[in-house]
Amino acid sequence: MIEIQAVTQRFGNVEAVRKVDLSIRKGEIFGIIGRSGAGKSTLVRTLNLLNRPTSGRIVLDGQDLTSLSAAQLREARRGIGMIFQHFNLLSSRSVYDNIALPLELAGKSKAEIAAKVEPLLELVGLTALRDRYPAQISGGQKQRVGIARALANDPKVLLSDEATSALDPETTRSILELLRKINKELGLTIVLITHQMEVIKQICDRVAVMEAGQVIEQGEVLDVFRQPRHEVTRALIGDVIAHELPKGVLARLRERLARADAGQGTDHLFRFAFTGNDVDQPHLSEAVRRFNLDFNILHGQIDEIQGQAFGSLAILANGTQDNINQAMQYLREQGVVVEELNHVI
Ligand SMILES: Nc1ncnc2c1ncn2[C@@H]1O[C@H](COP(=O)(O)OP(=O)(O)OP(=O)(O)O)[C@@H](O)[C@H]1O
Repeated sequence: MIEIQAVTQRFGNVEAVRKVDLSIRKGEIFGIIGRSGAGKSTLVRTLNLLNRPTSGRIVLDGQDLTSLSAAQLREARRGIGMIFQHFNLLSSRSVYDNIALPLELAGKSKAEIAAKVEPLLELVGLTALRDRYPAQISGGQKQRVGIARALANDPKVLLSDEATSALDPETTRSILELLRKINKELGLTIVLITHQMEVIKQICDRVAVMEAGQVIEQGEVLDVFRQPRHEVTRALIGDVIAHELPKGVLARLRERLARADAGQGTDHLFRFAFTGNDVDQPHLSEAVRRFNLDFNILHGQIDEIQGQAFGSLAILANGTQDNINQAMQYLREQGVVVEELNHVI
């Protein structure tokens, strides 16, 4: 439904996006993740031509946006809604009037506007707050206004640029649930950019990882979590674990790993990933027994990603290098995905 074809975006001599090809399917939630400066915002802004790519094409539902006249482009842009990290609401307008704004700009009558805005208020759970002003509502509520406003013109695609980055984890979850609900109920395609794997894990179907302006890895979210191929992806997944470890534990862990790195210890940090039936097998205790290791479990989690159970364990393993290697080989043979995280966390 959206084809990004060989898109390059240059600013002076900075190549913010380099020859990116991506294909986004109708009805999916597609995540684009990367570190700060990777080029995510620039890329997502080319999708509605807020940035006009230096070269390449953006094809939306068969229409090449880069070839449109200014008037045609204005029309095509109505099919693309966008939400932002800092909400971009007008402070002098009420919740209702913020949502009504795109409809006013499109020349709709008062009655048409009411017929559209009332159900949107309902959808995002803000009917009771319709007359409040942005300064009188919370961050999560502001983003709900942003979402309703983005939906006012019945877009085919919703672009989300770090829409939950300014929100606390609880509010983030509720906004992501709302996006999921809109995706399901309206069949709306969502392209979401974030620097947090948590966000990708929670709602995306597929993900592309960006680094230095390029897409370095992409796939189904579950596959990427099970078996990240690129160092940057591993680090972004490692962040999820680091984020959930208590600060003191993380600091001590980093010290131990630094000592091991300097040749003064035998600690290794691993992440094991399991799916489906692997979860009930005693592979870990068998590996510990057979290869005479100590395992210290630091973090464990079972999630549902795309409807499938996905378990991940962070383990500090201690033993001789030979035994560690053999144990990891054994675990891999049992279908466990094993990754060493020493340099990642
Ligand atoms: N208008 C601009 N003029 C010059 N350079 C720019 C412009 N916009 C972005 N860049 C540069 O392009 C690169 C990619 O920036 P971009 O904002 O797309 O990254 P990002 O992955 O979205 O990061 P962040 O999450 O920090 O916004 C950066 O090096 C940035 O400095």
